[in-house]
Amino acid sequence: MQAPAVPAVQQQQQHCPISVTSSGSRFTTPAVVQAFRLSSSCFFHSSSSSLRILRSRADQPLRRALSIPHHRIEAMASGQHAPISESAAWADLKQHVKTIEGTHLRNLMQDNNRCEELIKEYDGIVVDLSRQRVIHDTVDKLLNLAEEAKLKEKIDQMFDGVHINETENRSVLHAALRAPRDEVINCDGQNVVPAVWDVLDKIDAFSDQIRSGSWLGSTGKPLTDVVAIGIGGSFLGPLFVHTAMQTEPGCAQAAKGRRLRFLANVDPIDVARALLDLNQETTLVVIVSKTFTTAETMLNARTVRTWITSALGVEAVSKHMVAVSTNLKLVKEFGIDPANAFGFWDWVGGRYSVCSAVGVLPLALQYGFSHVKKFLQGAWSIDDHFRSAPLESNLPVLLGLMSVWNVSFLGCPARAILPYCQALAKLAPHIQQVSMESNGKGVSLDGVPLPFGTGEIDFGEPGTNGQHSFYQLIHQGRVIPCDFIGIIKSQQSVYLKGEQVSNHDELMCNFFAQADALAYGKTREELVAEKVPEALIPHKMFSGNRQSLSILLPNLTPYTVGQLLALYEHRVAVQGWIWGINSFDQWGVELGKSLAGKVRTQMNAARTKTQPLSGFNYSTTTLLTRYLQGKTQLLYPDPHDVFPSNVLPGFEK
Ligand SMILES: O=P(O)(O)OC[C@H]1O[C@](O)(CO)[C@@H](O)[C@@H]1O
Repeated sequence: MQAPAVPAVQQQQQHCPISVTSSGSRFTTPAVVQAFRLSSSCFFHSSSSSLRILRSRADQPLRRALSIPHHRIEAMASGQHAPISESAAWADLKQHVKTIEGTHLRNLMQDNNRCEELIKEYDGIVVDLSRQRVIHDTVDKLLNLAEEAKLKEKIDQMFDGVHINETENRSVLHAALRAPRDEVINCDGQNVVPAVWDVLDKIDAFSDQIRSGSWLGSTGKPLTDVVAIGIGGSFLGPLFVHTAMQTEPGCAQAAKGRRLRFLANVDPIDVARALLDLNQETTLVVIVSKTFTTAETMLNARTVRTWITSALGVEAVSKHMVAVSTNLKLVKEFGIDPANAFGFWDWVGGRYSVCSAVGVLPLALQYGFSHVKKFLQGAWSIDDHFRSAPLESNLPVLLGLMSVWNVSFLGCPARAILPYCQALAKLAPHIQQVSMESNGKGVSLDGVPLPFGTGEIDFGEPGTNGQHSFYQLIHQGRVIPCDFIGIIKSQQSVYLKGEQVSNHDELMCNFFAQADALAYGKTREELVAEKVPEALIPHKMFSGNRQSLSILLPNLTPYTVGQLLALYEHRVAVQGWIWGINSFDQWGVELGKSLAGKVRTQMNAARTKTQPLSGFNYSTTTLLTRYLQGKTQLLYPDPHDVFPSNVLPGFEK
C-alpha cells in the first residue's frame, strides 16, 4: 500500500529547520509552528513581537511553514485583522461540529435541563432555542467566538456613535430613532436625541392636521389617501409595519376612512396599481428617499407629480406632496416646500430607517402618531436590552450566534422566516433586505477577501400558507434552519360553534407541530409499526434533526411589532460583527445601477435618433435589439406627459 501524500506545508514543517531568536526567546520547529498556529488568534490580533518576527528576514521559513502569505503579514502589520476563521475560537467550533454530528435533536430534546437553559425570555417575548443543534458547550464556544470578535465592544461602539460604518465613515444609530426623549446618544460629540424628537414632534403635528382635516387639499377637500413613494429600505420596513398594524383593532379603528398605498417599483404597472381609484383632490403623496437620487423613486415621484398637477395645477404640489429625506436640498429643487420636508440623518442606514420619518410619517398619517409611538417604544425595549444584557442572556446576540453556527459551521446557507400570523406577511421581505443587503459581503472590514461565505439566503411566508408550498423541501429535502414566530393573543378572534378549537388555536397547532416534526422526523421503525407498505417507507421517512427556533409574542400590537423589528435588526448586526464585515454599507447594489444608466442612454439614442447600439456584448445586443424592434405602447420621439387612460385610470387628458 502506498503511503498517503504529505501535504506541502507539513513537509516544510518536517524538513525545514527553523530557529528564530527574538527578544531573548528561542523558537524551533515544529513546536514553534504549532504554537503559532494554536495561538493564532492572539498572535494575529495583538502580538507585535510575533509580527516583528514574521516580518524579519529570518522569519521566512516560519512564514512558509505557517503558509501565511506576505501580503497578510504586511496587512497585519498595518493594523488589519485576520479573518475570524483563523482564530482559536473558530477552530474550536469547527472541531465541535463533530460532537454535534453525533447527536440527534430527537435525543437532545429529551434533556429537560438543556431545553430549560435554551428557553429565554425578555419583556414578554419568549425565544426557544432548544431545537437548535446545540448543547451547553456549543453556546459556551459561540460566546467565546463572540468574545474573540469583540462583540460587546462593537455593541458599545454602535451606541456610542463611533463611525463603525467605516467605508462610508458614518455612525450607525438607528437605535437613537426610538430612544426616549431624555436619553442621551451622542454622534460626533452631539446628543442626537433632541433632533430626533424635533422631527417626531413635527410628524405628530402634521399627521394630526391631515387626519383632523385642518390641512386641506388644493380644492378644499380633506386628504384621506396617502401614497408613499420609495423603494428598498424606504419601502419594505414601512410596508411590513403597515401590514402588521392594519388588522390590529386599535389601529384599524384609528385608520377608518383612510387608505395608505405604497409605490415602489418603477414598473408603470405599479403606478397604475398604487393610484387605482384614487382622486388627486383627496390624495397626499409622500416621497421617501434617503438620497433623493434613487432612479426608480424619482421617476415615480415625477410621474405622480404629473398625475397631481395635470388635474390640479402646479400650485397643488405644496398641498399634496411632502418628502422624507436626508437630502433637503434636492427635495427643495424637486419643488417641495422645505416646510413640508421631514429630515433624517446619514447615521440611519436605508434598511434600518423605518423608525425615522421614512416609516413614522406614512404610518402616523394612517394610524395616528400615538400608535406609532408605541411601535418605537417596543423597538427601544429591545435596543436597551441589546446594549445592556449580558451576552449569554441577550436575545439578539443569541439569535445572531445561532445563525452564525448554522451558516458557518453546520453549512446551512439559508434561513426561513415563518410567522404564524398573516399580519406578519411582510416580515420576511423586510428582513430579507435587512439581512441580505447587510451581510452579503465578500471582504472583511479591512477589505480582505474572506475565506468563508457571509450572509444567508432569507425567505419566508406566513404559516400555514408556506406549509402548502415549500415546506416539503424543508422536511425532506435541504436543511433550512427555520424561525417560527407565533402570537399568543391574535389580533382577530373567531371561534365557530361545534369546532374543536378556535381559528387562531388551529393556526397555532401548526406552529407547535412543525417545529417538532422537523426536530424528530419519522423513523423506519415507526412506519413499520404503522404498517406502511415497504415500497413507501423511504418516501414517508423523515430524517428529522432539522433545526428551528421559536419566538412567541404575547400579542401583535405596535409595541411587539417594534420589538420584533429590533430583534431582527440587531441579530443581523451581531452576525456581521462576528464575521468581521461591514453590515452597514451596500456597495454591491451599485454596479447594476450604473449599467442600467448605460442602457438608458443607448435606449434613448436608439429610440429617438435610431442610433445603432454599441459597446454591449453579443447576447445583450441581440436581446436589446429584439426589444427595441418589438411593439411598444408609447411612441418615441414624441413623449406624452401622461400615460393613456386605459393603462392608468385617472390619467385623463
Ligand atoms: O432611500 P433611497 O436613497 O431612495 O434608497 C433606496 C434603497 O436603495 C438602496 O440604496 C440600494 O438598493 C437601499 O439601501 C436603500 O434602502
